[in-house]
Amino acid sequence: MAQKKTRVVVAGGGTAGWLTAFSLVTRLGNVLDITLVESDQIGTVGVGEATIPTMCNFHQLMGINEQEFMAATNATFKLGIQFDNWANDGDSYIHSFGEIGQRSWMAEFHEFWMEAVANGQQDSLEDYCLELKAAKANKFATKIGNRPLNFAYHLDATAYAAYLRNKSEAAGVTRCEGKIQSVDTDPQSGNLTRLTLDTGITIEGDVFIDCTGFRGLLIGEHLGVGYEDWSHWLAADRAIAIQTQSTEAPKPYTIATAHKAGWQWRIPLQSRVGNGIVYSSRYLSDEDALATLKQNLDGEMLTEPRYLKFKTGRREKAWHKNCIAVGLASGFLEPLESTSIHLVTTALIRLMKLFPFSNDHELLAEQYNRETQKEMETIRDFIILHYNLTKRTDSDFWDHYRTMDIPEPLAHRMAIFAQNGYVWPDDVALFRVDSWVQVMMGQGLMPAQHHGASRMLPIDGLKQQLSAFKQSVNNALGQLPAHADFIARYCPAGEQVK
Ligand SMILES: Cc1cc2nc3c(=O)[nH]c(=O)nc-3n(C[C@H](O)[C@H](O)[C@H](O)COP(=O)(O)OP(=O)(O)OC[C@H]3O[C@@H](n4cnc5c(N)ncnc54)[C@H](O)[C@@H]3O)c2cc1C
Repeated sequence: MAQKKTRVVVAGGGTAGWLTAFSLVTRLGNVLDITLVESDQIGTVGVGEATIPTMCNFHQLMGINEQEFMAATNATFKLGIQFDNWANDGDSYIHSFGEIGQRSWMAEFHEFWMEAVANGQQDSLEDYCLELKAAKANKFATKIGNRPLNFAYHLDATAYAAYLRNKSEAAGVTRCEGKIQSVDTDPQSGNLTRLTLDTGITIEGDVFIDCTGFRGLLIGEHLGVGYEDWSHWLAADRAIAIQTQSTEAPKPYTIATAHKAGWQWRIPLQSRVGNGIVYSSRYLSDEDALATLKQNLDGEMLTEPRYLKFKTGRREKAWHKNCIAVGLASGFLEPLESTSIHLVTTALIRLMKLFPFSNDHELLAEQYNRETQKEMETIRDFIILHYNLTKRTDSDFWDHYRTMDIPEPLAHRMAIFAQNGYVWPDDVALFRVDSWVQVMMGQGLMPAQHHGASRMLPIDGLKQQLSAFKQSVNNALGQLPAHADFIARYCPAGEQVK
C-alpha cells in the first residue's frame, strides 16, 4: 500500500516561498505533497539581489543549471563587496570572496605579510587575492584551469521567484492564489491545521512553512511567537530602492557606499542596476534619504522609489509547533553582507535534514532553533563590525555606532586581533578568516603584533615566497576575460539553455 504523503503548506510566494517549494519538491517530492499560497494583491518585498558564494553550492544541491538560471534572472557574477567611505569619508576596500595568500596551520597569511611589511616590503594584502584583483580589473571566469574562483551572483529577485515558480509547478507543486484570511489550530496540540483564503478555498496541512515576509502571519500573528529586537545594535529600519539604467559594463562586485547617515547599495545586473539606501528613521528623514540616494545614482531612473520598513532581529523560535518560519518571517538583518537569501538556503538545508515526518518533533525543533539562533547571531556580529569600526564623526548616526556597546563575542574577537593579530573562523563556518581580516584591516584595525612563525624563515626567503605568490596571482589574472565578455558567452539574459 502506498504511504500517505506529508502535506506541506507554504504560505507566501516571495524568494523564500518559492525556494522552499522548489527545494522540497526537488529533494523530497516523492514523500511530500506541497501547496503554495500567495497573493498577487500583497506582492513580495521585491528586493534581495546580491548573494554570497553559498548560493552556488545550494543550487548544485538542488540541481539548478547555472547558465539557465543566470540567463533567466538577468544575473551577473559577484566576487565581493566594495565598501566605500566606511572607516572615513574617501576610503575604500573590497571584502572579496577569495582566499588571500596561502595559510599555514599555525599562523595566518596576513601575519607573514605583516612581517615582510615591517621589513620594508611595500605592497598591499589585496595583491595576494585573485578574486579581489579580478573584481578591480572587471574580469571574471568561473575557473582558470582546475582552479575554481569563489563567486556568487547578482540577480533579479522578481525573475528569480518566477523562475523557481515555473520549475516548482512543473515538478508538482500546487499554487493557490488568494489572501490568507483565517488560520485554524487543533485545540489539543496547538498545531496549525488549515488555512482559509479570501476566495473561500481551504487548504489543510501537516506542516506549515511561514514565508509571509516581515509580518510572519502564521508564526507571529497566529502562533504568537515573539521577535527579538536587535535595533539597539543595528539601528537601520528603512530602505528606499530604485532601479536605474546601466551606464557601463556590469562590475563583478556590489558597492556599499556609506553616507552621512546610512549607506547605499549598487548591484549591477545584465540590463540594469539595482540601487537603494538603508538608513535609520531616528537619524534621517525619508525625504533626505531619497535626496541622498538620487544624488548618488549614475543612470536614468527606471522605477519609482520603493519604500521599505523593517526591524532588525530574529523570531524567538523559527520553528514552533508544526510551523517553521523561513525568510523574512524568521528575522531580518540588513543587506550589508547580502546574507538574507543565504539564510533562506541554510534554513532549507536544515529543514530537510530535520524534517518533521511524524508528530514527535520537539527535539528536532529545538535543534533547528538552536542552529538558527547561532547562525543569525554570527551574521549580526559581522555586520555590526563594519559599523563599529568606523572613524566617522560627521553625524549622530556614526557617533552612535562608533561608541555603542557591542556583543561580547565580537568585542573579544576585535580585541585579540588588535593586540595579537589572531583570527579564527566563526562558529557557523560562514565568514572565513579572510573575511574577518579583510573587513578589520580594510577599516583600519591593524594588529599591534603578529605570530612569531613569520620569522622562522630569513626575511629574504619570506619576501621571495610572497613575491612568487603575487606573481602567480598576476599570471592567473592575465588569463581572465572581461566579466561582460564571459557573461555574453556563458549566460546572456533571455537565452534558453538546452
Ligand atoms: C532593503 C532590502 C534589501 C535586501 N537586499 C538583499 C540582498 O541584497 N541580498 C539578500 O540575500 N537579501 C536581501 N534582502 C532580503 C530579501 O529580499 C528577502 O530575504 C527575500 O526576498 C525573501 O523574502 P520573503 O520571501 O521572506 O518575503 P516577501 O518577498 O515579502 O514575500 C512574502 C510573500 O507572502 C505572501 N503573503 C503575505 N501575506 C499573505 C497573506 N495574507 N495571504 C497570502 N499570501 C501572503 C506575499 O504575497 C508574498 O508572496 C533585502 C531585504 C530588504 C528589505
